This record gives sequence, C-alpha cells and structure tokens, in this order.
Amino acid sequence: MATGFAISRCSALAYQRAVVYLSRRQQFHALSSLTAKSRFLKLNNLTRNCSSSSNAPFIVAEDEKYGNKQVISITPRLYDYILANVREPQILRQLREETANMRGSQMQVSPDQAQLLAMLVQILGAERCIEIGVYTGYSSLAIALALPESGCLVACERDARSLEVAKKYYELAGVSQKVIVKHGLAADALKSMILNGEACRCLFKAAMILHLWMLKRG
Ligand SMILES: C[S@@+](CC[C@H](N)C(=O)[O-])C[C@H]1O[C@@H](n2cnc3c(N)ncnc32)[C@H](O)[C@@H]1O
Repeated sequence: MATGFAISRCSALAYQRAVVYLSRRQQFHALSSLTAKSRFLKLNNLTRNCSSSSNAPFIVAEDEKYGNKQVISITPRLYDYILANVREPQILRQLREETANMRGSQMQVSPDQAQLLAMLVQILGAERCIEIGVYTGYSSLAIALALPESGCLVACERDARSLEVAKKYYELAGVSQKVIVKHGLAADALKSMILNGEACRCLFKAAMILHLWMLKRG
C-alpha cells in the first residue's frame, strides 16, 4: 500500500492552507503542501517576538498561536539564498516573477516548498493528486510537471482571477491535459468526487480536515 504524507504550513492568520492529496493505484493519499509556517508570519509579529536582531541572518520567532514553538523565519537574505540554489524550472520562475506584485502573492508557496512537493510526487510515484487552494498555480504547476503523462491533478480554487493565471501557465508548460480545474469551493469539489465514487479513506480525511478548518474560520 502506498504511504501517506502530511506536512503542514500555516499562516499567521491561520487561514491560508493548501492541501495536496496524492495517490497511486487509484487511491488518494494525503499530503498537505505545508512546510515553513514562519514564512507566513507577519513581519510585525516577527519583530515583536524575535529573539535576535533583524540584521541577523535569520530570526527565531515565537508565536503563541503555535504553542510557542520556535520557528526560523525566512528573511530576505535567506530567501535570496534559496532562490539562488533551488532548481526552479524556467516556467515556474516566469510564473513567480509575473505574479510577484499580484494581490495575495505572499500566499504563493516558495520555490523550495514547490520542489519538495514535486520530489514527493516522484518518490511516491503519485499519479493522482488534489490541490486545495491553487492561487495562481505555482505549486500545482510544480506537481503537474512532476506527474507522469498518465497522471492527473484536480486543482480546486474559488478565485476565478487567480485561476486564469494558473490555466495560462498549465497551457504554457504543456501540462493542461493533466490538470482538472475545479472553480468553486473545494468542499463542493471534494463532495462531488466522493459522490462520483472516487472516495477512499484519505479523500474522506481531506474532506473532514477542510470541513473542520472552515468551521474554525466561521
Ligand atoms: C495559500 S494560497 C495557495 C497558494 C498556492 N498553493 C500556490 O502555490 O501559489 C490559498 C488559496 O486557497 C484559496 N481558497 C481558500 N479557501 C478556499 C476554498 N474553500 N475553496 C477553494 N479555494 C480556496 C484562496 O483563494 C487562495 O488562492
């Protein structure tokens, strides 16, 4: 049986969450595309909580929302280092640069996070993935590029404007045949997949996590 993965990334506001479900042999496996929560901590939060000066190469922040766990923040210097060293495909770089000044661009996953997802797709031999929260498609494009030709990604996003950018890049990268775009609330997309008999334990788990998260948000 294929192994399930769960990695989590949270924002300071605890509302940004991208979840990817991967599977092989027709079964979905959970992989929340969530890694460095610190990247999403607000700068003022960091300044208030940091235990070293803002000139330091990194800041160790504490945030009571996360049980006062210490996290390492990505500073501009570290981010530059990542950009200089991560193997970011040209098409992803183009997307990142085009969307850098778009509203909400701070929600985009970082190049290292996207490459981690792509690597997990390859390690798992995943063929079926779900992404909840596509935004402009950075992580979903990384996943689609890593999927085999027979692979498929269900990409759920409620914001039409962001999806237009994502679709443009799926086309440009030549992966649009692997991506099923679901515009609307992810819960509806998951429900209809379950109703269509695509359910398995992990898809139910995903639906439940999403449901609880929405309840928490009110
Ligand atoms: C953190 S961003 C996703 C970043 C994206 N994975 C990337 O690589 O750029 C979260 C996205 O989830 C979308 N979203 C939030 N709640 C949603 C819901 N209930 N259904 C569908 N999309 C949702 C938002 O519109 C936003 O674009």
